Amino acid sequence: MILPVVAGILLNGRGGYLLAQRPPGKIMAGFWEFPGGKVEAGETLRQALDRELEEELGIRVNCATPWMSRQFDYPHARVVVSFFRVLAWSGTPQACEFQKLSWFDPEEALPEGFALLPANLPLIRALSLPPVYGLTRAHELGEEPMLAVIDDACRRGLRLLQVREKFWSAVQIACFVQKIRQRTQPWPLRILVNGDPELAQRTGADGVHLPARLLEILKGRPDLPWVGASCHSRTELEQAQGLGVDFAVLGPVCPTQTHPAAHPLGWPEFTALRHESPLPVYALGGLTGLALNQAIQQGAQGIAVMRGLEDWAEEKIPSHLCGQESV
Ligand SMILES: Nc1nc2c([nH]c(=O)n2[C@H]2C[C@H](O)[C@@H](COP(=O)(O)OP(=O)(O)OP(=O)(O)O)O2)c(=O)[nH]1
Repeated sequence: MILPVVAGILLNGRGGYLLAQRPPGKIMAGFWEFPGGKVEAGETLRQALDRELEEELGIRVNCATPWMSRQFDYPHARVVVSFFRVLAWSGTPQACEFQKLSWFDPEEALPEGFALLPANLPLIRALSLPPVYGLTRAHELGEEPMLAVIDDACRRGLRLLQVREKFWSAVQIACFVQKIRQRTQPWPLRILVNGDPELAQRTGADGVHLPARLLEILKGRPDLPWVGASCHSRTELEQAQGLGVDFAVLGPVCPTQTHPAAHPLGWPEFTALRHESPLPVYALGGLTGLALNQAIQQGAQGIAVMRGLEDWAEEKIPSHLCGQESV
């Protein structure tokens, strides 16, 4: 039997997330978790979330979006935990069940030996992934105009970039990565290079973005700090998961100039596939900043944008996405 559980990740306006320590007397007492608990008979996941967060924290959830779900076998039970990002709530979180509460910064590793419930470990890494993943097209725009677009996007909050210059040599890409680093020095931008892991390593990037064709060829996770993967189907999402990548990009969701012949998935298919995968999934294909809200509502990590990067602006990100401690 699988035990359905919901858990809420409260995100505050400063980018922090809340963890609670399971109190004495509960199974796995002392372990830290996201506030939540078992879904009761007849409840929807969202009803269960609202009830659990009211019981445990004394807050009313005003805005929550589904995120990932993970199945995990504990000695006491097989659970499937549906995680929600809680973006707005009423009241101040309190320890209503004598649990310890603490806010953490997603950019900082948890302390050595920190006892987090094991099903939750991949989520901590996913929490440091931003809502927008930019893709370059310097081969079309030219290097200098592309650098200007990246610079501008960084000013408006871009923190993750894929250098997708498929016809360039390793030397050219390495040079471009270096120029991006110089130009975006004030911001903590992570740069992934599209291609094979060896190429990414040679360019000094922070990671590799694997094209779909490599997913069935590779035997294990490339040895780089960050690994993303392009997926277009359930099979590719499963292959990406098998390799242990950090996140997937799934698309095209809408018609796109980059792949005019590709059949778009549409939002319903995107949502169904994303729901089955335990990975953080970005929506890709014909999207602009305006689609970000919709993507987040569908449980996506965010959106991946190429042409949309030029017109993407932070003011288009709905404010609750950054989290709010509401009244
Ligand atoms: N609440 C919560 N449970 C989690 C998380 N991750 C995870 O693997 N779990 C597991 C641990 C437990 O086996 C199960 C939740 O059961 P629970 O005992 O906390 O449920 P509950 O709050 O309804 O507790 P109770 O009233 O039945 O004692 O889900 C998480 O982040 N939050």
